[in-house]
Amino acid sequence: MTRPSPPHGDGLSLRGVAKAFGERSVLHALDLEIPAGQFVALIGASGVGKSTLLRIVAGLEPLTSGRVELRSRSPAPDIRMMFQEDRLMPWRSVLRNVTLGLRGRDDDARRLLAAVGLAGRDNDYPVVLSGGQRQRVALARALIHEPELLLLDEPFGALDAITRASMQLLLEGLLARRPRTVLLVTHDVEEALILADRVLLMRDGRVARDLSIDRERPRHRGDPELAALKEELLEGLVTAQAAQAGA
Ligand SMILES: Nc1ncnc2c1ncn2[C@@H]1O[C@H](COP(=O)(O)OP(=O)(O)OP(=O)(O)O)[C@@H](O)[C@H]1O
Repeated sequence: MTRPSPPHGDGLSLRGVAKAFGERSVLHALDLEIPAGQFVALIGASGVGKSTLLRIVAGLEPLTSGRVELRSRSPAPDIRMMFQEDRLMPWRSVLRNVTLGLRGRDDDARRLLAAVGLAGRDNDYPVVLSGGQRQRVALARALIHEPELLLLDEPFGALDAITRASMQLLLEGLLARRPRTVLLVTHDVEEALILADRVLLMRDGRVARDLSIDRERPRHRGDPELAALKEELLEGLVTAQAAQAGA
């Protein structure tokens, strides 16, 4: 399965992005070009600044210096973020969580709920859903806005391995039909290699490795080339984690 062209979504450009929390400098003059439609995975030791970077791109965190630019064809580009926790509103039904802030989009919401495997669950409340089902609702809630840029912060991190694999398949299928620019933070190197066009390893507040993953989709976990890349990235992560711990 290859992605259809031309790519959808918007390109993202980061120039000299730096961020400090008080005395603690987290990101150091980070430069990054992400072309429209590219799926980028961000990995790195705990505390290296992955979530901070995503929050900066989302406009949730101010920069200390530098520039973030979304090169958009739309006058009001939409950026959506998805987190490890679903952040659903427990007092709203599944359908009303997806249509939050929108009017007259019930049919679109139902179509999306069907696409994420939740047909017929519109009137259920989040409390009766499993963790994986709740993340499916969260994904539908993000996608209904047709975001130019999708920011995913460990979205499947709290799920068991089987549910996580099925969510990865689901995301891959949805993006094959409608490609978008995606920035995914993950601790799961395999997830990065299965999903992304490009994997960035962050270290010391910068991008230390920038790997293009030129493998056909769907990808297979047993692919020896991916297994070799996994080894290489895990080694890089362990070194980075040790450096981070000593920082
Ligand atoms: N609001 C804040 N105030 C002060 N320090 C912060 C704040 N947010 C993050 N930090 C610090 O910035 C650094 C990077 O945090 P961030 O959450 O971006 O790391 P991360 O790479 O996403 O980590 P993890 O993989 O553990 O989620 C950490 O040292 C963290 O303590």
